[in-house]
Amino acid sequence: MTIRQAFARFWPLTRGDRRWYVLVCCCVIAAAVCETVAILLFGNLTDHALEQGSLAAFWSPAGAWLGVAVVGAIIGYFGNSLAFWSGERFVRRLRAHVFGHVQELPPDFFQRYRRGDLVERLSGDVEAIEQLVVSSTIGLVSAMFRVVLFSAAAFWLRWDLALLTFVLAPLLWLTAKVFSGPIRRFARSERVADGAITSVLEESLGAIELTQAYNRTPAEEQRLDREAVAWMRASVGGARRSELYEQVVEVLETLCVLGVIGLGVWEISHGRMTLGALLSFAAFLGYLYPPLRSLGELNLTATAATAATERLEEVLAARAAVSDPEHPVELAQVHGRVEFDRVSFRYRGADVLTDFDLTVEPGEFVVLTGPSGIGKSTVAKLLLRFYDPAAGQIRLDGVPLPELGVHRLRESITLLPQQTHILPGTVRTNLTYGNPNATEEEIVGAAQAAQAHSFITSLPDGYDTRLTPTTLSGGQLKRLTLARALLRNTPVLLLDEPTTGLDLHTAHQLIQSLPTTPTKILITHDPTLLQYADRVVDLTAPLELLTAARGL
Ligand SMILES: Nc1ncnc2c1ncn2[C@@H]1O[C@H](COP(=O)(O)OP(=O)(O)OP(=O)(O)O)[C@@H](O)[C@H]1O
Repeated sequence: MTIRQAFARFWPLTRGDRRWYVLVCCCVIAAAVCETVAILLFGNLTDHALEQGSLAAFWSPAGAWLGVAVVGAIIGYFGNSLAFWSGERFVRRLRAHVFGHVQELPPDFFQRYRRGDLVERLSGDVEAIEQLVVSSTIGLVSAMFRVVLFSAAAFWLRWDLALLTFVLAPLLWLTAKVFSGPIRRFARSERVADGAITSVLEESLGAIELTQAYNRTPAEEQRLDREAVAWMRASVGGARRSELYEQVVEVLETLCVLGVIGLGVWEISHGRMTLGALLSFAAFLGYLYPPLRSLGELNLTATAATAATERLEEVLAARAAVSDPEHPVELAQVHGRVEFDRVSFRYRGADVLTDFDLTVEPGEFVVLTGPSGIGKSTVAKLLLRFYDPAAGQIRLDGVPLPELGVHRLRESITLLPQQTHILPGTVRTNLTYGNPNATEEEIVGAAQAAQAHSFITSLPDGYDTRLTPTTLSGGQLKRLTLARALLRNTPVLLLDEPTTGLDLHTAHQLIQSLPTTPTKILITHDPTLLQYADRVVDLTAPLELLTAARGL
């Protein structure tokens, strides 16, 4: 991706903030004008006060210089603060944009990328793009304006010396071009290595008990070190190239400055130039070269940022598996009739469900069984529309799912996933995650139904106890997540292995105390729980093999 393409891709996100960038540029221009005036006053001071040793000629230009410096400082402070603020606003907006997109992606997207790498894309890469889109744009305007202003002043002072100064511009451009290729490659490797390091840290710390129990800590350290070596190689390689670029530019600048001074000395010796004019000219060079140099550096920064753009673009190119209809069917009340009508589904070419039929009536309790990997959890994911089936139709209360809004659908169905997810916060915030407006009575009711109330009340702060990964046992966490699911109080309940990790007695109590009104689909491997179901659907059976389960 070229700088231009990368810029065009993310520039639209600055909409609404561009007036601030214009204001920043105005400040930058005003500050540059102040600097120019200050340099001219410096020349005036040299010629009239310094050379003639006249204190009387000192006060007025000195006062004007001080005034200009104060105005320049105020404008500089305001402009730089505004530039920083608007840059950070862009980062915030871009991160929200990418995060919002990522949140809509289907589960298999998250299996394709390592979590740490995604985290890095949402943090480091987002900031690198800010550099390209906002900071570099402001930097470019600022550098170009300074170059134009200082060059005009330099030409006005002495056009021939100014011309000599400009020999540097094509040399700088050429140098930046030579260096941009390697710097871009190193930047890309560094971003990838950053992602890998975050991934290793996240994976290792996430499985710390396993690592310690299996004596794998040295192996994990080696794994981190391998990524760290790759990162260091890229980072040092990039820094070396940047440093080399800086030093080459420095030598080129010195060459030009010496040329100008030599010519100036020649002119003074022939009485064609005053010392003040030469000093002013040299001061202009001191001001002119930094923006000239920063034009080259901006090119390198932007080139490095394109590596981040490519990584973010990969994420943004991933498409959500499902979308909302333009005019969703409004269901005033959902009764909970679920139908799978000749549904087929495959994950990347591998068939999981073929012509699957299932109808569950409102309030019915169906158990889904079958060997591991047969597709039970996939049925749950299809019902929540994480994916759409390849063929067939799934309906809720007779309405095909694609005709319902995804939000409305997920408001009507609660999934208790196989994995236990605990969020940072207290027991209460965890319980109310799916129903933030639940009353105290409802919270306690759900906890009681999930056999969680008694252990919650024995915690130091009861429902307000802050949860850490070690506050609760595996079985207690399972009951807490079940209470969270029950508290949503939806017409359809999908419970994926809710009793794993529970003792037999608690497991049976839990299933028996499930609310009667919602439609319940329970996925389980536990044959002793089948007796509570109205029907058992075995996914190994060719079509819909329904067994009258009561009394099994
Ligand atoms: N995101 C995915 N990408 C590719 N294949 C997947 C994905 N999710 C599941 N599968 C595959 O689809 C098949 C069905 O998976 P599913 O999780 O539905 O099985 P299951 O019956 O619920 O298994 P278990 O009882 O072990 O939980 C498995 O072979 C699994 O490897």
